[in-house]
Amino acid sequence: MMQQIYPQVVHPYQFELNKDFHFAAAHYVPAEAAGKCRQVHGHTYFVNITVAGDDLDDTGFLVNFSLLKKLVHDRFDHTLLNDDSEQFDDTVPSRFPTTEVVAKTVAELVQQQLDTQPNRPRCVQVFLRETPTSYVVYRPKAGSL
Ligand SMILES: Nc1nc2c(c(=O)[nH]1)N=C([C@H](O)[C@H](O)COP(=O)(O)OP(=O)(O)OP(=O)(O)O)CN2
Ligand SMILES: [Zn+2]
Repeated sequence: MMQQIYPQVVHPYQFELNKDFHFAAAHYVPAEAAGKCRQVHGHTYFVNITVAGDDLDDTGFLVNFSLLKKLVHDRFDHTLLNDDSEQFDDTVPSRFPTTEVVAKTVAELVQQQLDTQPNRPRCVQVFLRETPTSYVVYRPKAGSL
């Protein structure tokens, strides 16, 4: 079910890994233009995280696959995203929990973790599917996270 082909990201690194997982969460988009999405509703979000780098850690990993899932799944699964005031803000459009903003947030959380590793891998893409027909791809600009 998660074995789908994702968009490819161009990067200069020798290694690339991808981790798929999903989480269930509720949200609402607090803007008139969001229409029915202004009401609280839920999704099963499907996530694909792409990490790249030239150097491996002492275990021969770029980053442990399970760590990537834990970081995001443990934080957002079975939550109301709007309640996470560290990441989202109902008064600032660029921080509403839209698919775009959630994808960017996932990339930032992942990169913060990667920055603690001596081999310094990069999160180069986050693919976030909100519904069977809607998804966002977020690609951090080099050096932006
Ligand atoms: N650019 C964005 N547009 C919309 C977002 C968003 O995050 N970014 N979100 C929503 C809603 O939250 C909704 O969950 C998804 O909307 P939509 O794809 O329209 O959902 P449907 O299941 O109704 O889609 P159909 O393909 O028409 O069945 C809305 N827009
Ligand atoms: Zn929604």
